[in-house]
Amino acid sequence: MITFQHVSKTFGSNENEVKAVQDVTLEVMKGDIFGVIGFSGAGKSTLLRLVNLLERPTTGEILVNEQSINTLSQKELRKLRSKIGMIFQSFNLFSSRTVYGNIAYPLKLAGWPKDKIDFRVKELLAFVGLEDKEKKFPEKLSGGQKQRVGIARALATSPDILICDEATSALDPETTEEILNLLKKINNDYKITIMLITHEMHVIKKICNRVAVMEDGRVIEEGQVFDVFTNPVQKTTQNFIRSVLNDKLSSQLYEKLKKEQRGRMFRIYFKEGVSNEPILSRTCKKYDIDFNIIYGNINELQERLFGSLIVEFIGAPAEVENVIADLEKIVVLKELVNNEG
Ligand SMILES: Nc1ncnc2c1ncn2[C@@H]1O[C@H](COP(=O)(O)OP(=O)(O)OP(=O)(O)O)[C@@H](O)[C@H]1O
Repeated sequence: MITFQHVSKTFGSNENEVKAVQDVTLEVMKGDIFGVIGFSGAGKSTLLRLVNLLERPTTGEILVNEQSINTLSQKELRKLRSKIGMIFQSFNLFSSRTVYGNIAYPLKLAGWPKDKIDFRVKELLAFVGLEDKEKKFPEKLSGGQKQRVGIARALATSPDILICDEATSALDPETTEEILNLLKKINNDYKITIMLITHEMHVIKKICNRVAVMEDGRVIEEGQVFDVFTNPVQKTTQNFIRSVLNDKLSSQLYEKLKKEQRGRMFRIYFKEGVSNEPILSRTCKKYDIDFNIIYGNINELQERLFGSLIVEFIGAPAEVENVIADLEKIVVLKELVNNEG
């Protein structure tokens, strides 16, 4: 649906040169909610703005619906943009237009007759839950309501693709949840492909099915959200994931546990399928070993379970070795020798 082939974008030249996007090859598939995550300056906005040619690539090719967009005429570009809705962190509403006027704007531009505009605007107001706000001006709305107007406006011309530039970064946690639910509904009900950028792993965890991690203009890791969460390779990805899984012990608790330790401590990683089997009790019983669950963190991601437990095994050393050898055949486990694991 959206294909980036070796795409780079460089701003400025010589000593002022900034390589905002470097050799990115990615494919966003139809029906995806594709999240791009990275720290500030990683190149996310630039990558997103390349999709509707708000920025032009320096090198490489971008295809939307299998059509290269690099060489579109002005007319073709207008048509492309009407099929790609965009929402912004700062909402970008017209302050001099009412809610109705903001949503009607792209339809007016597209030359729709008044009665059809009226029908469509009312339909969208109902979809985003703002029927009672049509005559209000943006300054009278909360952040969440402004973003709903932004979303309704972006959907007005029935796009195939919605691109979202940090759509929830300016919102409080509760409103963020509402807007993320709305994006999920748009993807589900209207079958609109969504590409979003964010610096919050929570957003990826909550609604995306695929994710790319960006650093210094490059995509450093990419894949299905479940796979990336359960097996992150890059340090930056691991840190982003830690930020939402909260699976690390505080150093105070770790030191306390170390002092009280009676056996060997392991972190055991569970994945779907394994997490609902009584493997721990079964294996420990087999070798007459005691176990003590010290810390647990099992998460739900796209209706699948995964997570880790910190467990202490107490008993004869040789039997503990047997327990570990048996468990290693089923799950991944790492001995906790410091508080990094
Ligand atoms: N129009 C521009 N002219 C010059 N440099 C730019 C321009 N736009 C972006 N950059 C630079 O490109 C790099 C990537 O910026 P970009 O905004 O794409 O990153 P980002 O990951 O979206 O960060 P943020 O979350 O802070 O917006 C940064 O170093 C930025 O300063």
